[in-house]
Amino acid sequence: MKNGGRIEAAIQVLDDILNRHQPVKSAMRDWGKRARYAGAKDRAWVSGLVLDSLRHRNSLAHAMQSDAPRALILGALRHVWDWDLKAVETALKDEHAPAPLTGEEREGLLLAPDPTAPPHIQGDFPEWLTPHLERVFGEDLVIETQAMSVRAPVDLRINTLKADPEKAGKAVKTAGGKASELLVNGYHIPAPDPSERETSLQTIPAYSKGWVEVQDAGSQIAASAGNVQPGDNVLDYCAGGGGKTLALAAMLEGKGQVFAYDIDGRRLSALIPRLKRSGAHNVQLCHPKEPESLEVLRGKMDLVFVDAPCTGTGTWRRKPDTKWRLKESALEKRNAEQSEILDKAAEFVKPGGRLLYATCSFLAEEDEDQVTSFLERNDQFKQLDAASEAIASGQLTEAGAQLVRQNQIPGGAVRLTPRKAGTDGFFFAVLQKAS
Ligand SMILES: C[S@@+](CC[C@H](N)C(=O)[O-])C[C@H]1O[C@@H](n2cnc3c(N)ncnc32)[C@H](O)[C@@H]1O
Repeated sequence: MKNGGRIEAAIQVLDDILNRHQPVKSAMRDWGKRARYAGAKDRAWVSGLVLDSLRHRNSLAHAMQSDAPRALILGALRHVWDWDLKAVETALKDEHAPAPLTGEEREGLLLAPDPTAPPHIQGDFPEWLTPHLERVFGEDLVIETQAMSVRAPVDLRINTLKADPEKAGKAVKTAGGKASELLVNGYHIPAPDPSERETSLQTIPAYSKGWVEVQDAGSQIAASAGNVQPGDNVLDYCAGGGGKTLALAAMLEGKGQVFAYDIDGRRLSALIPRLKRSGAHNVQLCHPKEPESLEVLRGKMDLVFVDAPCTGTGTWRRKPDTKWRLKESALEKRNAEQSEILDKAAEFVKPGGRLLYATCSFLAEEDEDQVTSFLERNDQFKQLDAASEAIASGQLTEAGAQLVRQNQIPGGAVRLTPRKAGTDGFFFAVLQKAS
């Protein structure tokens, strides 16, 4: 396809997302069905442009004086992909391209970013979140949120249950990966340039052999703070797709047990093929339809890992549409769930055992506020230094250890952000039950 046709396609897809409230994946799939002539490169180009326009929606709408899909897509070409005006005009002459630029559009494309615009415009987030984000980031609000509007890298965890890190590392290098600066068993593939295709990891043999897992470095660091030792009994209370379950199982080196529970049985079933691929033999699923499988664990766990349901603000780089869908009522709902889950999960911790609370959100209401009110309700628990727990796991490099120390917040929890850590936004706190 020529660029003009791809631009028209991106406008249509963005229209489906913004005006017909379709999720990105299904809007792209529907366009793919209509455009059988489009190849893999065209699809990557179109979805890359759509996602970049969503990442920068407020600042593009401000420059273009319009929030219409056409304005956002044309704005993204100039202001995110760095095309010059001539390149945009040339593409709009292609067959199947949208109409030529209007005078106002030309002006919007020539405007520089506005440093006087309010934070939600410069930092591209919904305005209602301003006081919540100011509370966490203070004067750094704009630079922190701007770092959430860029493309994310791909991080990998070498599965030490199956692979020799050196051999797996060599295989990963063929996909453009380099050793992680933060994690002993991590590899890192930098984000591609705009319009470039992302590396498809599923096609590399090391992936199908189960030697590597795709897992954000922030998520790997949060898992390391569980500081589990071979022989431990671990309950992953919100196991979902199993990212943390698999990381914890690898740390146990086949000794001890991981019990994986989730209120959503379908999510738990999706973990079965991942478990097979990973070679983890000491993971047991506690299905919500068989509550007795969970009941017997009460008061017996060395570690209960709560990777709580949250607003997911920490993943905005990967799912930019979610930031525009987030409503205040969803934050309130998540907060109520988080308190309830923490109280329930705590009952499974043995005397002297630990409870790890993690979210992929940087909102204080979901993070330190939850920990503070849990500790007020449960006086047998005290907060540990989460950075020390992560370091003691042996999973972090020296730079990773320094990073968690630098990102500790008062009380002992750790908050990682794309700006400070180059990871997704993650929060984790470790609480210990009195013996
Ligand atoms: C952040 S996701 C977990 C991600 C997962 N740990 C991973 O690393 O891939 C949160 C999970 O909590 C589950 N959940 C929500 N409410 C729950 C509850 N009351 N009890 C247990 N799990 C719950 C959701 O179904 C969801 O799978």
